[in-house]
Amino acid sequence: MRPNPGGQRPSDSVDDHTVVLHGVAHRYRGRDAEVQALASTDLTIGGGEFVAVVGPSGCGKTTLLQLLAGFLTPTEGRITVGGEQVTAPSPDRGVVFQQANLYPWMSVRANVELGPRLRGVARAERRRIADHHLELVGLSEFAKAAPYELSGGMQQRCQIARVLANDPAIMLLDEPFGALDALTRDRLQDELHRIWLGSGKTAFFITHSVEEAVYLGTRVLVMSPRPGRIVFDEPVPFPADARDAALRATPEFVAFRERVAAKIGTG
Ligand SMILES: Nc1ncnc2c1ncn2[C@@H]1O[C@H](COP(=O)(O)OP(=O)(O)OP(=O)(O)O)[C@@H](O)[C@H]1O
Repeated sequence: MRPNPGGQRPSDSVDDHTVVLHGVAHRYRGRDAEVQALASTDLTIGGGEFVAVVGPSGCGKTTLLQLLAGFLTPTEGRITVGGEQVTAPSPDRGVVFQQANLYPWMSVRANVELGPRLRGVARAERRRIADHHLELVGLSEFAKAAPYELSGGMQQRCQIARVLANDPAIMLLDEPFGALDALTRDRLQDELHRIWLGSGKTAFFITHSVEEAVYLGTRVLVMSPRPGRIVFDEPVPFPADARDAALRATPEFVAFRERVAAKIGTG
């Protein structure tokens, strides 16, 4: 798959990783009442897009991600990837959580090797895969370290390497940088962008930060609560390969960011 700078798929392209939500809704059954976490939603995400999702707390962002991951089954509608219905989690849809959740008794390298190991990849090959991805996220020197020896940002890098080691076509990221300090967060945004740009993978990225959504996304969705629904869905009006610190100060960036921010809490 190739990077997709405009966030739009050419109309004649056929790829195997198009995600389609067909009238997908989700309702949780609470102790006393039901919660309509996601209203009936139709959505198509083309292979290679970077879809950034923002919205206030409780608007259904995580619910939507968990449905895409196959952790939850929609109470209405269905989700397909490349025409195949999602019925369970798959290594082809890698999930990056806000907390790294690395196995503390395993080294950094062993954590990254885990997916290939579980898939039965031979020892030398899985070592090669792990070392390649540790290098990609700048952690080569820490391959033998224990997770607790890493900073929060390094643990997130390790988690990203662990997901990438499964070579998922789709990365689902649930506020991966939400717990990091501002400097580390900026650095990891640039690293994630570089990795995504070179991979052609689809990214579905949840954040509370409008700035982060506009900086990373090729397309931004805004969700609104009660019931959770998409109230804004637009391509980001600058090329995917022109994301750097200078972009953040341009009038185009600021204007789009303000338009997205204005949508939050409306609808
Ligand atoms: N397991 C559950 N049981 C019952 N209700 C739930 C459950 N999980 C989420 N909800 C409710 O569904 C709605 C959407 O929650 P969700 O976690 O998807 O929102 P969110 O946009 O990801 O929020 P945040 O930004 O705070 O993480 C909320 O009203 C929440 O209380």
